Amino acid sequence: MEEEDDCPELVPIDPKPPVSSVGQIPVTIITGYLGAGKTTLLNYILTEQHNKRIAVILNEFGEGSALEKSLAVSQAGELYEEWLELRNGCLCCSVKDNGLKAIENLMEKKGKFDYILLETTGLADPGAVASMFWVDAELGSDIYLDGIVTVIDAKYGLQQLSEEKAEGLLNEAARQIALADLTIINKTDLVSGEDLDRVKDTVRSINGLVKIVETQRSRVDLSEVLDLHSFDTENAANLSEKLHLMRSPHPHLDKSILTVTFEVPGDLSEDALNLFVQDLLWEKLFLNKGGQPMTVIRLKGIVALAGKDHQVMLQGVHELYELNETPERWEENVRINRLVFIGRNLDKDVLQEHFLARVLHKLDN
Ligand SMILES: Nc1nc2c(ncn2[C@@H]2O[C@H](COP(=O)(O)OP(=O)(O)OP(=O)(O)O)[C@@H](O)[C@H]2O)c(=O)[nH]1
Repeated sequence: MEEEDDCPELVPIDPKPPVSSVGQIPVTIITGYLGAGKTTLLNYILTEQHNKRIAVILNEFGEGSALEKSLAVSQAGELYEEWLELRNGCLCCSVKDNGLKAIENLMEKKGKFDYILLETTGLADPGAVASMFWVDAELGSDIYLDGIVTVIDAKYGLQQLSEEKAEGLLNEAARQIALADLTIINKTDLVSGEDLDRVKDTVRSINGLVKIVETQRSRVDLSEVLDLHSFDTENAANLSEKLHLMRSPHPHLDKSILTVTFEVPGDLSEDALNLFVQDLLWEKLFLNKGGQPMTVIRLKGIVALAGKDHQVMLQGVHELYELNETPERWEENVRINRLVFIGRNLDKDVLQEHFLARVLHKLDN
């Protein structure tokens, strides 16, 4: 199965003190199904006034569309085997196979840019790309993952989401939405208000946390796309509020991917939480009532660890996760863990049962 192919080395991570992204270069991953409007979005961002020198990485993953895309981005006609500097100071390059070489190249050019946009092809799994940047940040690099943006075709999005996949394979369009921090529903000029609402409902039911904006020609307010700080512990209060307001989703087309959320009061045992998350993300030990293993694509939470005054943020992408202490202190006597799981074959009751049985800190031991 494809998810197992690129499993990185997995190391449990202790909660770290509040992380700040000051001085680091943000990376925004732009993904979306074929033809949704990703290149149009890149072009738009590159040509808007933003006072940023943006580096663009086109991640072709061995497909043949690089030339076309590069041309679209530069509007100049060159091939970018090397870096190309655009007139407004933006940089462009295309990457083969994976982004690691590109990161090395980028770091050599450090100082020449202050934002990275990485576009993955329509069929790539952005989770693998995202975790690569995450690991890199862990290794003390100067870049950090700012957010995952998924562009959706308002006209064909539902059709793409309902495409049947072979047994065991995820619908890529649904996976891209599951991973996203922001979804841009593009080409709204091509659909009625009713159809647009159906697309929005479906997106929301896959990913109950994601922010949705609607666009034509991918024209989006740049402040909606850039500098989202989606993984920043500074955002803890915001995330906590969002998790609190979330409700269980409605059924949707691709029923296999959905959002599950629950709240549990009390302190958690840190070791038990690590084991729980590892059994869930890595070992895929938890089965739903139909006997299928639950697969989590994105995981977020604000949790109370025993002995810690500060709220701890749990973030999971693909098979990586992190626990980071946030600047937010718990108020006296109101320590409520809030968790959101986005993935396939998820069963809220079963998950919550496992969680309650295993992770709550037992006072008597
Ligand atoms: N009608 C309409 N067409 C759009 C809109 N946005 C983009 N397009 C067109 O849709 C087509 C695909 O747009 P791209 O930006 O190339 O899409 P992409 O996601 O980069 O496509 P791939 O590289 O194939 O994955 C192009 O012909 C665009 O001109 C829109 O809002 N409305």
